[in-house]
Amino acid sequence: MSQPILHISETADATVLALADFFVRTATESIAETGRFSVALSGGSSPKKLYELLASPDYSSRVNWKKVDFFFGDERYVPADDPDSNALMVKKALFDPLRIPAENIFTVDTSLPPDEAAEKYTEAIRKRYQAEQVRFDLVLLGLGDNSHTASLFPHTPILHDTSVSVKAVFLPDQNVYRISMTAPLINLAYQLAFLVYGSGKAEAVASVLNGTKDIENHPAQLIRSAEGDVHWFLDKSAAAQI
Ligand SMILES: O=C(O)[C@H](O)[C@@H](O)[C@H](O)[C@H](O)COP(=O)(O)O
Repeated sequence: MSQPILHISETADATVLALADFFVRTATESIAETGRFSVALSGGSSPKKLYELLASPDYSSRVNWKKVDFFFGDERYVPADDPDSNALMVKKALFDPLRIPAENIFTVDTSLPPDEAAEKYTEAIRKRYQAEQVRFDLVLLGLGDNSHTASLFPHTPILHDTSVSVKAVFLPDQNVYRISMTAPLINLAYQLAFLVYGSGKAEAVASVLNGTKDIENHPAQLIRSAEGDVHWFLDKSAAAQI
């Protein structure tokens, strides 16, 4: 099992730049090798800067975007036009500016009931790659201050789900559903990259990377690559306790 690879930068912007370079390198290598690049994007607020940077003139010409398939590691169970939608955030920050063709964007259909939305998304992933055990070239991940990643939240049944799939996750304290890839599906990826910055995440980073094994309270400990590497792109504030 590989050790996490830490990329610690002075500032959040420098961390985003480092991950953007890593993204371009990984995409270019994958497209050269297989003709495609499959990436599962993370949501929330941290990666917005990354997506905007990738869509900027400095980066947009460095990837053959027509060869990229975009998926989502998780999605909020909200309408597609809801401000909380991860897909809407990425549409505005990345897909629209780069004019990514709709056929290369795979979003969760949140107009369906939660379990059906998860099932249909699992099917869409398997159909795209004609495989049950799909190995993404890259999965991008964030980290909540409660050590969740994707929608693998503390004390939720999905933490013990051994299927390589996408599942609906009910969050009782927020009374909302999320749709999330399971840890086994995330872990099949060739490359995994966390983007975490800000002092508010320092405790969670330390618990996940150096704390005692406790997946119920620190679900991001579940993330370990089967064969690839787990990269942590951190700023100094988020890395302050490691
Ligand atoms: O849908 C989501 O919100 C994300 O997938 C989630 O796992 C996120 O990465 C963390 O909650 C960190 O979110 P911030 O970057 O907003 O702190």
